[in-house]
Amino acid sequence: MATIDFFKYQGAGNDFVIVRPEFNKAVKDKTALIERLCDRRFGIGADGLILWEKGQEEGEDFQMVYYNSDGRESTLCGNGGRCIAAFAFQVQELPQSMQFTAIDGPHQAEVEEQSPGNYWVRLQMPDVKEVKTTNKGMWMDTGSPHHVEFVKNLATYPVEDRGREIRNSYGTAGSNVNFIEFDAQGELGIRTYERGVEGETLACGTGVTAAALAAYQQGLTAKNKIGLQAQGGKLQVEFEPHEGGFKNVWLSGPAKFVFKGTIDLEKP
Ligand SMILES: N[C@H](CCC[C@H](N)C(=O)O)C(=O)O
Repeated sequence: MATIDFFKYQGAGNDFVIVRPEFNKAVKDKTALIERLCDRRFGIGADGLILWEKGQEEGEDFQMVYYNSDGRESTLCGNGGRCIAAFAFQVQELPQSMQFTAIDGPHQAEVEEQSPGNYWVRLQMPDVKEVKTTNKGMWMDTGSPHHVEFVKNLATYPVEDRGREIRNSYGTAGSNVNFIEFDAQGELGIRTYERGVEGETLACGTGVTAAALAAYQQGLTAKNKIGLQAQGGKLQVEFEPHEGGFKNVWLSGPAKFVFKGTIDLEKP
C-alpha cells in the first residue's frame, strides 16, 4: 500500500494540501493523482496542492511548486504562498522571516504566530508593470493573470456563469476573474472565479491584490493600504504606485493549519 503524509492549510478559506516533503517524489507532476487528492469527495479536498522543496541557492530557504485542483502546475498562488510560509515556520521550524522561490521568482514572507497553528502572514508580491483597461474591465498580472470588474449586488452576482465566460475569453491561457463592489461602509468586497479550479473560491490572494490595485488605478481610493472582504475572510494589500504600475506590493492575511493525515494512493 503506497501512502503519503500531508498537511491541510487554509488562507481566508482558500485551501491547500501541502505534501510532507519526504513524499514529494510520489506526487510531483502526477496530474491525475494531484487532481484526485484535491477532489472534495474522492480525495482530501482542496483548491490546490503545494510542494515544499529544499532551497538550492544561497539565501533561498525553500522552493514552492503550485498545482491548481485540476492537477496542473500553475502560476503564483498568493494564499498558497502565505500558507506554505506558515507550514515552513510551523513544521520545518524556519524563522519568522524567510525567503522562498515560486514560479515567478523570489518572495519574502513574514510569519506572525497568533496561536499554535494560527498565523498572520505577509507575503511580498511581484511588481505589477501595467494595468490594462479594456471595455470589459481591467487586466493585470499579479503573479497570476487577473481580470477585474466592478459589479452591483456582488452578493447575488452570477459568479460561476459570468466568471467562466470571461475566463475563457482570454485565449488559451485564460485568466482568473474578480468581481468587486464597495459596500455601504466603503469596504471593498470581492468574489473570484479561479482558473484551474474552474469555479469560485472563497478567496484568491493574487486576485485580491489585483482588485486593490485596480481600485487605486481607477481613483476609487487614495489609500495604498486596502482591506478587502472575500467570502472566506479578510485580506490586506499594501503597495506603492510606480511608473504606471506598482512596486513594494504586499499581501497579508490569516493562514491556518487545519489537519494532517495519511492517504493511500491506491484508493479507487
Ligand atoms: N488559480 C490561479 C493560481 C492560484 C491563485 C490563487 N489561489 C491565489 O491565492 O493567488 C491561476 O491558475 O492563475
